[in-house]
Amino acid sequence: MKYFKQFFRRHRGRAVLAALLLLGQVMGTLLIPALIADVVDRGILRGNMDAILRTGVQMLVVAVLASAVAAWGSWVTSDLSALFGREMRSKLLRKSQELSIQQFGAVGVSSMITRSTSDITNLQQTLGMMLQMAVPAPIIVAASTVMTAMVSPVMALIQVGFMAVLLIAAGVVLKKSNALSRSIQVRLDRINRVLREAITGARVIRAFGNEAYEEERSGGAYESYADNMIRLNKLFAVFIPVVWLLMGALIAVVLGIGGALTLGGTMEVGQITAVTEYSTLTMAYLIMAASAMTTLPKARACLDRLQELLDMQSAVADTAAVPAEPVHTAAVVEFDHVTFSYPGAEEPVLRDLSFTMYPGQTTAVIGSTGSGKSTLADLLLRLHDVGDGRIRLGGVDVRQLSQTELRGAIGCVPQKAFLFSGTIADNLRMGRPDASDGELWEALRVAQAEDFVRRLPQGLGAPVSQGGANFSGGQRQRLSIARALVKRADVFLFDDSFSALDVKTDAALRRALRRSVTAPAKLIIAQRVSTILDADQILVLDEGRLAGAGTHSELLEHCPIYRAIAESQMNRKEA
Ligand SMILES: Nc1ncnc2c1ncn2[C@@H]1O[C@H](COP(=O)(O)OP(=O)(O)OP(=O)(O)O)[C@@H](O)[C@H]1O
Repeated sequence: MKYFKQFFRRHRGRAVLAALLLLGQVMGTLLIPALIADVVDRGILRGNMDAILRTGVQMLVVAVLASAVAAWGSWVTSDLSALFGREMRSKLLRKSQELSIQQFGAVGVSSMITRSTSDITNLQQTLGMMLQMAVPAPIIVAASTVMTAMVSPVMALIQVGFMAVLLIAAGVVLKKSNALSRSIQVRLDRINRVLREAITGARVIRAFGNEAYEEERSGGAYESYADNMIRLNKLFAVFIPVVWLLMGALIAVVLGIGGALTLGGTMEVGQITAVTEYSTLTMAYLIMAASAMTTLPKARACLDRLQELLDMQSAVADTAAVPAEPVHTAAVVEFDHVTFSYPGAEEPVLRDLSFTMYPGQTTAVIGSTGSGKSTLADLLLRLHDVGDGRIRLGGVDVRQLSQTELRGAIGCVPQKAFLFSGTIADNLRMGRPDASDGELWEALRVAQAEDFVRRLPQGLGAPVSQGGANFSGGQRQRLSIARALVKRADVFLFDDSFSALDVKTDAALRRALRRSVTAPAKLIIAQRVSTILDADQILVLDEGRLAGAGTHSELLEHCPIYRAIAESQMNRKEA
């Protein structure tokens, strides 16, 4: 609930206005039955035309004012609930950027999407319904009961009796629907997950002829969601007619007893009309409140899921401590006896790893698959924190730098080249929004992407579809390299970024990099020896340990693992 409290505290002015408008609407609603009683008893029954006209005009004014206030109130409450949705979505997006990669993975992309869409939409709708339907209900019910009691205490008691039955029935339904609502949101997560996989993996599914299995899997997810929804709807299918039955019965009782009291001379006809109106109002508002309340269990489940995410403390947080004194060094990056294990893993992925990178130098990392190369890159970006040892950037422990400062100094080309929907220029300017067109073309030239971008009719303005799906794997990689180069960085990190390039383009790109990117340090993670032949130092990783370090020729001579990798690639070429 704290997010609701914080929201209303922040938007106190609008909340007070909404409350005042609701009060105005309630007062208007309550005045009408009293005026009806007046027009019947003093006007119609006594044949007093003046009274009929006067009260009629009063009724018209009250009705018009109450409707105008109700419309304004509706607008303010809808605005408030839309604002709540927008703020929650921004909070969630910010949190998803703060969480460590592992925490993000634990929540899951599908659940993240359900939370930002369906969960927040549910909360938004519930907030709107509660403000418009549930909040006025207690005032209307209390005032109607008091007004009825003033006319006839017996009638008021009957009303209270019916209300009690309605509230008990609503309580039972709410309790039962609580658990169901929770499980419905979890099932929605599952549908999202299955659908996402079926859509993003459509090519693989078709290639393996797996359509039938996927259909069965998604069918299962839909069925289990539908089962729970049907059970929930059955509950309301019983509840709603019960409510109407109670309403009808109350009016019948009011008319019956009211008729008897009128015949006995203790009640006037107009008063029966007023009591009937108050009873109808009471029950109608209780029904509206109950239907708003029926959305509460689902909203509660949604709120819990959002709160769970928003309250998560990022495993990689900026430190509040005073930055430690930097070590004076010419090195750009230093790995100092770094050891790292993934949570729950028995063995460290990287052990006692030390190396230094200097400005203008190229450091390459090679090793078998799973040897820890990408983990090393993630540690430099501080996507995880080291277990033992330390990593320094410009002599400062990366944990003492803000994440923005740290990542601002690194131009990164991730293993999976991902582009965002928009234009080529939008993508290239991600790291430096003020880069000129000339600088974008220069980055494209170094990344060997200039030719194909120039051939596109819209050039830098050419559209990029989601994930960069309208470009080939090699084109995506080159655009993602250009995107990193546009950024002014102290270190460039290429995580297996040349693998989709043919050998000729790979060589041309490295030549251009050597010539044009001279000051920053470069860290190249590679699979192919040919990619790293001319690196200033090559690190050979073997099961997370440094098995060798040196230039290509030094390693060929002294490092059996490197020699084996080089020979296996040479043999493959000759074969
Ligand atoms: N998020 C994770 N949680 C747990 N273990 C992980 C995680 N990411 C990687 N690993 C494990 O850490 C080890 C090293 O993975 P890493 O991705 O760093 O290897 P790599 O050398 O880059 O491999 P490749 O060349 O195939 O990309 C692997 O055994 C992998 O299973």
